[in-house]
Amino acid sequence: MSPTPTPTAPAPAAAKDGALLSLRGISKSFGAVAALTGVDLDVAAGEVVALVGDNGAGKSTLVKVLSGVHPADAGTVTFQSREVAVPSPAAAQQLGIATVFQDLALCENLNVIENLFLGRELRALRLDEVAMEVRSRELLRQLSAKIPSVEAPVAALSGGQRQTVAIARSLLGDPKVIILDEPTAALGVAQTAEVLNLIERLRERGLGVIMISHNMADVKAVADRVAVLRLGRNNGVFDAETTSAEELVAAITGASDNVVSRRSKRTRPAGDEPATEPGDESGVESDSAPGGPAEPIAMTKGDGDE
Ligand SMILES: Nc1ncnc2c1ncn2[C@@H]1O[C@H](COP(=O)(O)OP(=O)(O)OP(=O)(O)O)[C@@H](O)[C@H]1O
Repeated sequence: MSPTPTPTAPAPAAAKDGALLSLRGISKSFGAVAALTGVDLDVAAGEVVALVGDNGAGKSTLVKVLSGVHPADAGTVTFQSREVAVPSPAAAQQLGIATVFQDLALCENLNVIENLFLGRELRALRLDEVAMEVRSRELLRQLSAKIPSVEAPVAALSGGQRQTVAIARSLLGDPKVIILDEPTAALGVAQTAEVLNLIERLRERGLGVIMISHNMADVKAVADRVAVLRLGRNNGVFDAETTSAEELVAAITGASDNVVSRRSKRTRPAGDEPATEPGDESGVESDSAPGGPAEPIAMTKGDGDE
């Protein structure tokens, strides 16, 4: 049974009809740690979905399942209305799911064109250099990318420009879905704006974008919907425009479901204990402190409704 929403928690937004990519019931454990438990996620074409959650919530694991790095223990992935398997990174690429990890995997000493086509020129047994340059300029222009010179070594580029090159490179495989792992982490204000602008361009191109972020301002600026993970489970999907940053933080930290989860603990039948969850062992979660949870300060809606 899904938890009763508290008065402060906004109503979960419905998934868009005709999702390009749908995950249902994805679970993944590492030994005794349940990194993901029954996670659902949808992204539509031309939609930016932010994936947020505290450290250890399971964001990276979910992205790795989607990008073929980790096999899921359970659950289904439906892509373009077809249930698919994603057994390897190559399979993800072939399907049209591209991932730009935080480690952008760029070669510092190579220039922008060379980085864009890295690997591809070998497969194609040397693409025409002129064609590569033309394609690079065209792609970067379409993305309104502010790269001073395609002949500049990547070592000379700013963090935002590097992110742009990494994203542009993933687009050469013509993906339908692109996953960005904290694309604005460690960027300054202007560079962040550049990357957020680039994400807008991806949406305009009709891509489904999944963006992991810890920055609520960035999430609010660019996302259509925000999927919250907490302790490896879904903790709501919210409309980015109408949900405040405070409400999102409350869903991330569990503050918005404290009343419900605390009451659930009191009313949970004996023996019906939850499995070990990520974060439980670390003691970082405020409502799982030793000595048991504090009593709720106020219980309004839902108080006594069971
Ligand atoms: N390869 C692994 N082996 C064992 N445990 C793992 C592995 N990868 C992740 N975990 C555990 O799974 C849980 C979820 O981790 P994950 O990295 O997916 O969280 P996250 O939301 O991406 O966190 P962060 O924001 O810190 O990157 C954590 O408890 C983590 O320790």
